[in-house]
Amino acid sequence: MSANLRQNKPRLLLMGQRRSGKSSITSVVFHKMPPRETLFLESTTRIQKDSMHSFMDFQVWDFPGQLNYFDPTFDAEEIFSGIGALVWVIDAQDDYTDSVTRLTASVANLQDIYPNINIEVFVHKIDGLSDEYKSDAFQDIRQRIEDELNDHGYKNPPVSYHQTSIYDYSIFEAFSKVIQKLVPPLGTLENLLNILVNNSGMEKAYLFDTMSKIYVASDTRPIDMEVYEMCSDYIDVILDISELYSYPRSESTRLGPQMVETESSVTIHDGTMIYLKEMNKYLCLVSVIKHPDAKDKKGLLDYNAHIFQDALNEVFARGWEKQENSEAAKEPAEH
Ligand SMILES: Nc1nc2c(ncn2[C@@H]2O[C@H](COP(=O)(O)OP(=O)(O)OP(=O)(O)O)[C@@H](O)[C@H]2O)c(=O)[nH]1
Repeated sequence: MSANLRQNKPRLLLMGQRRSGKSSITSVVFHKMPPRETLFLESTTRIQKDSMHSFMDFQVWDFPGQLNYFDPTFDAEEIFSGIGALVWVIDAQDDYTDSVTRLTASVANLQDIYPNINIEVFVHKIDGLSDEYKSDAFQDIRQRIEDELNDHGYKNPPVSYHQTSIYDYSIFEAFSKVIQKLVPPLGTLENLLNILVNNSGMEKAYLFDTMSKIYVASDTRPIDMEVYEMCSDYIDVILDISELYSYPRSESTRLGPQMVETESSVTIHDGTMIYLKEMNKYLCLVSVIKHPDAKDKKGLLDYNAHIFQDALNEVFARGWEKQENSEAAKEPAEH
């Protein structure tokens, strides 16, 4: 097996019928393409592989819609072994019968050989549908997939469903959920965020991957889309300003003396405060505080965010230390 295909990075495979929206999803989420420009994307003819370098390195493979990867001419082992998740994109504005049939056949094949693969179904392009039709289509697709899998004899296969569109936040929200299943210390991060929100009077706190705006973790309170959108928009504002005035970032923030990191807050018309603090080169904490006295408690917020930052860096430090140790092991020690 080719060495460069076997890199130790979780892989996300994007599959589905032609024109279902796979390339548009990767372009919008990972390459910041404005959604309208996807109208000019050409059909994919070869597997497109993107490597994402962030708090966690991973690869996204975009597959041409027309091919059947379980055909013996393809090396299924090469494609499916070691993947993090299979994302199946279904165009909800089109006839989805064939897509559902292909998906269930693929799930059935995978369940036999790689039973632990997460399968994530994106019921996509929901922007063009009325609210009523949207939920009917979603339920119908879900029911059909479950029925067909039951007929194949698969009880409770690991399939999750998301409603998505590149024209709103839903695609980022769905990708966040997919990535979170691949983040090893997710439970620890959620606990740390719970402690932070409880001690700081926050409504909700998110740990975002700054460049992609995928959130890596949030506290365990229910998600309010309005709050999520505010946080996500605020990152755009900060990124735009940083592009003009920022300085190069080091790989990670070390324990000990603080680096000078981006930190910003804004209070909007109804007194709600949005607070952002850079945690390291890749991650930022964004939270919303709906309390009239929030701006008077800024010192407390800063202090608690620093404590959270230290804890976060300890969680991730193991990975960085391991990397440094292995590099140090290659160099002779000096005395
Ligand atoms: N309305 C709407 N259109 C979308 C959405 N996502 C993608 N599209 C459109 O769908 C069309 C096909 O998108 P592609 O990303 O090229 O589809 P693909 O699945 O990569 O297609 P192949 O490369 O042929 O497999 C484009 O015109 C996109 O603008 C969405 O969320 N809503």
